[in-house]
Amino acid sequence: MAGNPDKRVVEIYDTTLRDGTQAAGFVLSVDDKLKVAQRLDHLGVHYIEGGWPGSNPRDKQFFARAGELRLKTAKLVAFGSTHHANRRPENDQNLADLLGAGTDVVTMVGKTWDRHVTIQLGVPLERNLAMIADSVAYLSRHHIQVFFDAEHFFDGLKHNREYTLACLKAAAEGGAKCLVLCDTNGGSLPGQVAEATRLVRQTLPGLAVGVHTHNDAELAVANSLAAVEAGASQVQGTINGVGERCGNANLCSIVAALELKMGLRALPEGRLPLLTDTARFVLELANQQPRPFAPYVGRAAFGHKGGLHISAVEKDPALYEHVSPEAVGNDRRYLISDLAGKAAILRKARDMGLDLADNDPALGRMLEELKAQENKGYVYEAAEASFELLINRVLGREKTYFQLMDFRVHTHKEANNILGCKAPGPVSEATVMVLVDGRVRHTAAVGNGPVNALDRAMRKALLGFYPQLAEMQLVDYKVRVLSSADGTAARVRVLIESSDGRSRWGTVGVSFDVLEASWQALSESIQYKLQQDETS
Ligand SMILES: CC(=O)SCCNC(=O)CCNC(=O)[C@H](O)C(C)(C)COP(=O)(O)OP(=O)(O)OC[C@H]1O[C@@H](n2cnc3c(N)ncnc32)[C@H](O)[C@@H]1OP(=O)(O)O
Ligand SMILES: CC(=O)C(=O)O
Repeated sequence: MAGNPDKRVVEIYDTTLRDGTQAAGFVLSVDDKLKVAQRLDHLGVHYIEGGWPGSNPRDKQFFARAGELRLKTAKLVAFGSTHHANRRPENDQNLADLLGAGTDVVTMVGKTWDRHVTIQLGVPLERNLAMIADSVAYLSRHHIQVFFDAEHFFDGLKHNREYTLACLKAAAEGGAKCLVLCDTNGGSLPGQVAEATRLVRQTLPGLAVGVHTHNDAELAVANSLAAVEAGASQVQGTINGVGERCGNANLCSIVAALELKMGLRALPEGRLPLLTDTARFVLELANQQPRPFAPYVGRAAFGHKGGLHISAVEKDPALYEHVSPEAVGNDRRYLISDLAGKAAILRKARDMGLDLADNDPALGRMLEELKAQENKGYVYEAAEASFELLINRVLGREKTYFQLMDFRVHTHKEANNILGCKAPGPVSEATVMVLVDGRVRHTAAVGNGPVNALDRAMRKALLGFYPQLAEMQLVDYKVRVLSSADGTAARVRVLIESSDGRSRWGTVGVSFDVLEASWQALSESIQYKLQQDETS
């Protein structure tokens, strides 16, 4: 790897494709796995654990197709367990499948907690030691580099220290090249992990030590970093921390901490800014919701909302950011709300291209209007387009593209199966009357529900004047009841997101009537689009 040769290198071992797929709801096809492997290689991890070839046809196919990858940085690894207690290495199908995977590196998991040997394997402790040594030796004889995943290492050490260390020695005697200490149940604490890592380094000097932690006590990242501080040279984990139960150690946080806080080298020079894109790519491929609050790579990780924070970050980002968003490929965002102050408004206005002085009196009026609107239930955090329109209103720069004269919406549903007749589902119809340039347009449309009907009737009315509205789509629509104690008389907030294929924007409406709230958000969305097209 390029870069400063003096920096200590920590090997990054990614198991998203194996332990990651042990997470609830995280499923990847063979094609998905190949795509993720490609991205991981591009990010620059050292090892990619592709799966357990002895487990299922999908993982076997992945290794069969791995040649398509042409990896530039990473080495592909196959994963499996020690041979079955009733067999020998030569006639164990799992070991045969590991050889069949054709990788230069194999990670072999073996029991190192006596309780597991007795209860789960149901064999004498000595037999497990032989299974470990013989399995590792068998693969090593086939010129495979073997990493030994010492399952339940930290729990084993607590209960029967001699035996757990004997398991590591058996792996070392078999020829293992790295002893990976696993916090399989995820319950260890950083101090315990550090102490145990030091113990292994003293007991088996000269052998590389790795760490593989789970997040059941929310400590997987801290435990991994503690092991590195105590001398571990390999960290296993997954992108976004997906994995069995509460997940694995999150490599996104680990890689960033190693590089930005510990002065160590985890990725090739210049690759750290690929982190955010990689994290989002993996979630998207697995059809998972992104976690906004994920450290380093989440959308909120560098999103500032408090007025005092925004004011300070404008002067010096380090005042409220522990690292710079650019370092990990993320963006800084300012969220507009009733917690904002003048600095936040000024920043937003300048982003809109407005030339306002720091002490412009309009800033106070904008802030007052913002706080009054939020008090009525409007939120501008996810409705930045509505906030831009608010700024324009306060400055008297608002342009009227159309005026509503009237809208009516009705939904019609007939009873089903009366006298054997099958009635159609509910049908919604909207009529809209708008005034544009002194001309009245009166249109009607049916829709998939009343809001859709209203949206369609409105566009139909306006398209003749503004053909560019044809490229605009409503991409998200959310309704929230604001005062549930009032039952059906409660006020509602509608947030909509629109897109024209080039950009996305959010608008908001609030009313006791869901259609009126929807109208406000829809009309602001159209207003914003027309204004943007005119000024760009
Ligand atoms: C800590 C970890 O995350 S390790 C990885 C865990 N991942 C997975 O389990 C996913 C992939 N697993 C699988 O596809 C299947 O479980 C297989 C193919 C590995 C095994 O399937 P099966 O043979 O049907 O067994 P099953 O799933 O019930 O597992 C229990 C068997 O594995 C044996 N076993 C468990 N751990 C080990 C080990 N480290 N070494 C040898 N044998 C082991 C048990 O003794 C038991 O054998 P028995 O059925 O003869 O009593
Ligand atoms: C090997 C592994 O996945 C574990 O011990 O958690």
